Amino acid sequence: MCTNEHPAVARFRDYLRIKTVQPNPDYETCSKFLLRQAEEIGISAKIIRFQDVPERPIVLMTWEGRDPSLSTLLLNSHTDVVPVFEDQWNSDPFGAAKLENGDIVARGAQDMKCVGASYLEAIRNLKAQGKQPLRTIHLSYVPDEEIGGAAGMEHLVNSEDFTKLNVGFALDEGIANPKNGLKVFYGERTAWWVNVIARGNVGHASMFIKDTAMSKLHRIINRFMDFRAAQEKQLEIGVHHNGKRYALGDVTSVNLTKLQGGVQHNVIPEEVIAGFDIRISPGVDLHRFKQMMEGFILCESDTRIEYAQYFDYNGTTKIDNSNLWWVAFQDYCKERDEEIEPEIFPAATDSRFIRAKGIPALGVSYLKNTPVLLHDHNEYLNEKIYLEGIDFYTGLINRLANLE
Ligand code: MET
Ligand SMILES: [Zn+2]
Ligand SMILES: [Zn+2]
Repeated sequence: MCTNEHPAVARFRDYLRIKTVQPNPDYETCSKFLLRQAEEIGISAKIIRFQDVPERPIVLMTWEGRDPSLSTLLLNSHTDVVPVFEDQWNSDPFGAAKLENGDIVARGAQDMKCVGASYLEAIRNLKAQGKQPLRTIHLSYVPDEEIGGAAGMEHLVNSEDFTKLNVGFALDEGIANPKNGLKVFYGERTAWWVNVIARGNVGHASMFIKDTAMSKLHRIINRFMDFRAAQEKQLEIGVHHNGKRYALGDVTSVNLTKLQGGVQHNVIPEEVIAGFDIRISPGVDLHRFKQMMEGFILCESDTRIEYAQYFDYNGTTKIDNSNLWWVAFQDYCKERDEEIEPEIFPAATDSRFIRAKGIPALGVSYLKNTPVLLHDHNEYLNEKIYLEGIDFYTGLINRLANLE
């Protein structure tokens, strides 16, 4: 192991080694780690445990500003990471090995422990510079983002604790960019996880039985797939008013991700289920989209739709001069010569809960010149970029927390 490693990198790797992996994240070790960091840095911290989910702790840190009456800056990150297919990794996903070129390999290196760790390093830097921000800064380390956030951010935003924070603006996660620009997300697609359940006639599988569960489901799946193909085409050919090509966030994706049913090859099953992951672009009217989907099953008797994940708010954060937080963010990036690409986040983040409360939020992870490896095998981040990111956040947080 390298002995003259930057202490910030060492702390990042320690954070990556904590196995906060779904479906059984080690939140207790993680909370202790974060509390210790806050203590070292010299900011207050507490664990929030909601009565119905005490094993889902939220760590909330606070650095009080010079004027606590002003609305505050929230730095949010989730502590959980998605599962791994260990045999597909070249090193232990929770070993945080550092390759010769400085790549740090670990689940969560991009999504999103790099961001949570950078916030802390930025605060550490600002404290060391003897600064105290004008506005109070809160840091939230929330569980369960990767499984929908019900016990995490959704719980937090609906709590009295949250109202008391008086949040004026929040930062949250972004995504890597293989190119030099920084992706900045001002909105996200709405994730619906849908189960279509079809029931039908049964009998011997050697015959032509009418209206079997499978034949109904087959037709329904085809309707979803036709819609999918049209959206995929839109992504290929779509162009915005300003001449920019469509990005993934500008169209709606549909993927058939689960199939369930059947008992034996020669028995027609009574019930079959198809699960879809649907990501709806913010431009789409959610009510009308739902009607369209219901249309897909309307003419098939004894079929129904169930929602495993549902959200009915798709508002975005303003990126114009009416939003002073955006203006400050943009000015800061300009001064740093940081090229930014404002986009709609293609997947879902905890920002949706924040935005639904009417609070502006931007998603940005300092992952430029980095391949997109979230949820993938051998997820990594180069230490040089990680350290650059700390510098970026130090200046950014200083700017935002001193917004008059
Ligand atoms: N962030 C995860 C995803 O986008 C989980 C979101 S839950 C709707 O898939
Ligand atoms: Zn994430
Ligand atoms: Zn994720």
